[in-house]
Amino acid sequence: MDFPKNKAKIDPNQGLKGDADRLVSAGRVDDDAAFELKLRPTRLMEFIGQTKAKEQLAIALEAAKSRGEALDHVLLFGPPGLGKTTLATIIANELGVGFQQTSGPALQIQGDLTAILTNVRERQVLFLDEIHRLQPVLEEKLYTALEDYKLDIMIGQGPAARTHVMEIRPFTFVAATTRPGLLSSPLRSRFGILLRLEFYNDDELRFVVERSAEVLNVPIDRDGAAEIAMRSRGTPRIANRLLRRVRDYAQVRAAGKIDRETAQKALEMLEVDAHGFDELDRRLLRTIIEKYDGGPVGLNTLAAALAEEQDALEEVYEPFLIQIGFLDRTPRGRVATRLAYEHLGIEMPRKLSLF
Ligand SMILES: Nc1ncnc2c1ncn2[C@@H]1O[C@H](COP(=O)(O)OP(=O)(O)OP(=O)(O)O)[C@@H](O)[C@H]1O
Ligand SMILES: [Mg+2]
Repeated sequence: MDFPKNKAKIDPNQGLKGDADRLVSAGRVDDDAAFELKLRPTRLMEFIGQTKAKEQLAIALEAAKSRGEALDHVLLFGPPGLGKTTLATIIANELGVGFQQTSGPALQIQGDLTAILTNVRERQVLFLDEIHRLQPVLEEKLYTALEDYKLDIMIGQGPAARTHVMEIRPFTFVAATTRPGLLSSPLRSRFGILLRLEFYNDDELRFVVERSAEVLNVPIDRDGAAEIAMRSRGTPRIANRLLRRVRDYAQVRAAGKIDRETAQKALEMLEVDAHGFDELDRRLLRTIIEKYDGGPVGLNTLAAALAEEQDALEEVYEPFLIQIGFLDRTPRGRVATRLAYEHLGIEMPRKLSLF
């Protein structure tokens, strides 16, 4: 399909390849979109957890509002499904300004970016998702726009070409990335507010489940919500997805009400274990342990052995395994830890258990 050149292309469903059919994947899956929109908190007050990021943001919002200025540019970073897009929309709502969204891969040519920047309205929020995938030429163009609200435009070609400096309206740039390490330092330095999102703890996720159940009008008790929370890999997106599947099960088998037993049975049927691992996590750990003696094994070797993409492994699968201490990332490669051996019921070789 041909897109008009001067329109930003928005694809909210750009999940990572190879990840699409996985129930406990933190990445976006096609049928999440409509559902997520419905469950997305719209104000900072409703946004559960992330105390540090929320406090930092609340202060900056208050200060910008009282000065009547655009909020400083914001960089949101952290693993998928933790609420980066949600926070970006909340920022616009709290400021009471317009919100426009695009993404790194959607911007292909300079004209795309120029069109967006010349059309921004005063103080609005411009949200750029997956900024680590923005092309380098466009990144450089952004620098002056973000710093001085100016844009260099080339007019004409060859010897007759002139640059024209165009003023753009002051706006708030909010960018999100799962890979902050890939951003150049000049780009990073353009952001005044850096917000790191962390995995949620079980209590916070239980609140997420309870809140979503209320929105969806699903009867659930505290234990039922806790059971779903525990298996959600620290990720609200997964908590919501599991809730949806458990709801279906409850409707058919338990008169619609979700308690601990119903949740457990449903999740067992869906093969989501007590840590929220599915077959792929187990395969990943098992491969390191059985094929590579527990590691270290390089990322590319591991990706090839699993027939998965490197990026997907690094962005989506690994962060949680590392967070809960099942996997170590060392300079020589990935290593399975004692907890991983224990979880899989495999005895750890003596040479390793000395560490
Ligand atoms: N703090 C929160 N409180 C309640 N619900 C949340 C929270 N954070 C995220 N969610 C829920 O999780 C879903 C996924 O969040 P969101 O789309 O913002 O993640 P993301 O970090 O942008 O992910 P990606 O990296 O894949 O773009 C949202 O639709 C929302 O319903
Ligand atoms: Mg997002």
